[in-house]
Amino acid sequence: MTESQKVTVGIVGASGYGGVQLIKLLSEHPAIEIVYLGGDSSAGKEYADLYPHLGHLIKNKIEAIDLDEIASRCQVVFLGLPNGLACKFTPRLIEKGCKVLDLSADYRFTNLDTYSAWYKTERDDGAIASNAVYGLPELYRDQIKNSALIGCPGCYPTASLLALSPLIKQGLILPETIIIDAKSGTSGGGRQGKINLLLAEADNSLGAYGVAKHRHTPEIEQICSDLARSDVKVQFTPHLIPMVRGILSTVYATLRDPGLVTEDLITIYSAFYRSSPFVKVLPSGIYPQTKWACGTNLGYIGIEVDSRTGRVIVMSAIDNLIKGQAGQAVQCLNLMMGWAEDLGLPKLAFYP
Ligand SMILES: NC(=O)C1=CN([C@@H]2O[C@H](COP(=O)(O)OP(=O)(O)OC[C@H]3O[C@@H](n4cnc5c(N)ncnc54)[C@H](OP(=O)(O)O)[C@@H]3O)[C@@H](O)[C@H]2O)C=CC1
Ligand SMILES: CC(=O)N[C@@H](CCC(=O)OP(=O)(O)O)C(=O)O
Repeated sequence: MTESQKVTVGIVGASGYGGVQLIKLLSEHPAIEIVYLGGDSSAGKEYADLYPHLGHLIKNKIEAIDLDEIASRCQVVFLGLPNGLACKFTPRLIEKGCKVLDLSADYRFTNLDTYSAWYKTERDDGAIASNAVYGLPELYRDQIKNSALIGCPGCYPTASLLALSPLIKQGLILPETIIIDAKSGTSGGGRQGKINLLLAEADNSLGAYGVAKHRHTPEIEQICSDLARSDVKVQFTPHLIPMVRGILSTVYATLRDPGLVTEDLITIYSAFYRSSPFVKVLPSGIYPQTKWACGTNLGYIGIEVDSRTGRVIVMSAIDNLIKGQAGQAVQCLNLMMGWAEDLGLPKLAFYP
């Protein structure tokens, strides 16, 4: 592909963890040229001023946000911003003909009252939001292909929904028994400093937060309800774990048929994810580790049935910054552009 045939891409929020991960992925993507980087407090800086080791990848300076200027230069715009900003920027970008992939929660919800209740943000872009597609390719591949606006899933929902979807879609569990216990590395909280993410706070410790009120709960419930075709509530408890990257989500639910065994479910999951290049269903007795996923766009799934309790336990490991954020957004873009779903996306872990 010649330079002039490449798709021009802008990244708003280029200094953040999502932004830097997008730059790393898109710099290696054969069909893309990064033509714009945007930010707020970093505007005016060279990328190498922020990340000296990445100066060789990208020569663009970070610019202040000017939506018309972005639209004039970019066919595709990724927004990696705090919640509540994309819904202000996106309408103009869509109106000007850009495709938009938003990493925040702004375009994940079909019911904006639910969004406003959990995110404490009022908005007036309902007409645009109603055209957004939830960017989990394993569930909504065909809709993503035909959309110009993607609300990319949160990191915990990605891990948890990969674990839950086959069970719910095929009616194998009692939905009211779903419990999700998830653990995230500190990069999940972004780069814009919060006290609980400091090394001195997070290291040598493990604790839950957002118990019974984390904002990923309604997001997970929305997709579970869509799959079940009925209202589903889940019990979701996130934990902060002293590592940089990775999420492990362990899901528990009671099976409708207590006669099902682990091998049955492995067969069902393998069939469900047969056409999904990034989901790896593990053999019986093998449970995923975040280390296997880190640096990749892969999600590893391990399954065990406890015939004593009648429950199934599904473990799902992803890299929160790749499959849980930037990589998934690139996966969606590949689908939107009609490219191979895995174009330019890493499958080899950092470690060992
Ligand atoms: N971290 C993760 O694992 C995941 C995060 N997400 C979501 O992705 C989004 C980005 O997260 P993350 O990359 O971690 O965030 P960071 O905190 O690392 O970065 C936030 C970015 O937003 C920019 N920004 C903030 N305010 C403005 C503004 N008014 N105008 C322009 N730019 C602004 C900052 O720019 P500057 O430095 O120039 O001020 C910075 O580049 C969030 O909505 C997050 O919830 C989703 C899935 C996973
Ligand atoms: C460890 C940590 O702090 N993680 C973040 C999740 C980040 C994310 O995916 O948030 P959005 O839904 O806003 O995109 C949190 O729990 O708030």
